[in-house]
Amino acid sequence: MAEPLIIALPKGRILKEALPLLARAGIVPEPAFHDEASRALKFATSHRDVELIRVRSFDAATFVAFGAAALGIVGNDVLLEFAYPELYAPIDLGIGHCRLSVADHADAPPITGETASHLRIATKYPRLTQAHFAARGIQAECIKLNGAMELAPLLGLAPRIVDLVSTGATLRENGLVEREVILDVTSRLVVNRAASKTDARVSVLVEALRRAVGDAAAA
Ligand SMILES: Nc1ncnc2c1ncn2[C@@H]1O[C@H](COP(=O)(O)OP(=O)(O)OP(=O)(O)O)[C@@H](O)[C@H]1O
Ligand SMILES: O=P(O)(O)OC[C@H]1O[C@H](OP(=O)(O)OP(=O)(O)O)[C@H](O)[C@@H]1O
Repeated sequence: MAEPLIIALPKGRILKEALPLLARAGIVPEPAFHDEASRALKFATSHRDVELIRVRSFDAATFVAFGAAALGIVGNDVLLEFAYPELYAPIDLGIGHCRLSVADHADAPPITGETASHLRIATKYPRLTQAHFAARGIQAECIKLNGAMELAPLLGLAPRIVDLVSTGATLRENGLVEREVILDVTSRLVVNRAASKTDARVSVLVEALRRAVGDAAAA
């Protein structure tokens, strides 16, 4: 029997929204997946061809890019930050809605090419940040953080941040204001290009998930 296909799922907030879509495509994880006491990282599912792994969101893209997982679910924030050529993203899953934005203190001066040729920015997304500002002739010096970006302006690490915003509550509670949206974000199904060419089961799964997204939108 062929090896099972691995789907890499991010363990954060996307997971809760992704599971109903997977269930519509006939993929329901074994009970251990929901057992918080379990330290297992790879799980069987109700689909005989599919196993799930639960990893950090940036790592989901890496597992799929290197072919260690055939498919995965990641935000297009992660997809564009890495820009792995081995990945393609055939389906917008319509979950994980947020935006990648520039934020700073309410009293900070506006950012323009005339007033700033160089900015220091704390972010988990240095590539997207640098590309965004380079397009306006501004050099962004990025300090890489992995979370709690909002602390950087409060503690003088960097006057600005580029971070994900959904309700805006995190920015508000930390005295910051959203200035510019760099990217609208949703989660995507990602597929390893080589796996999709060599294993016919991959495109069968992609089509099952495409139908699941359509059914969820119609429900
Ligand atoms: N506030 C939000 N609302 C909706 N979707 C979000 C929000 N924050 C993040 N996302 C989406 O979820 C993905 C994972 O988010 P986030 O990085 O916050 O999760 P995490 O579990 O903290 O990840 P990690 O463990 O890798 O740091 C993001 O790449 C983005 O696509
Ligand atoms: O606009 P809001 O609805 O407040 O959401 C924004 C927050 O959500 C994400 O963080 P997350 O909660 O995933 O934690 P993190 O800081 O560990 O990434 C993001 O990094 C913001 O901090």
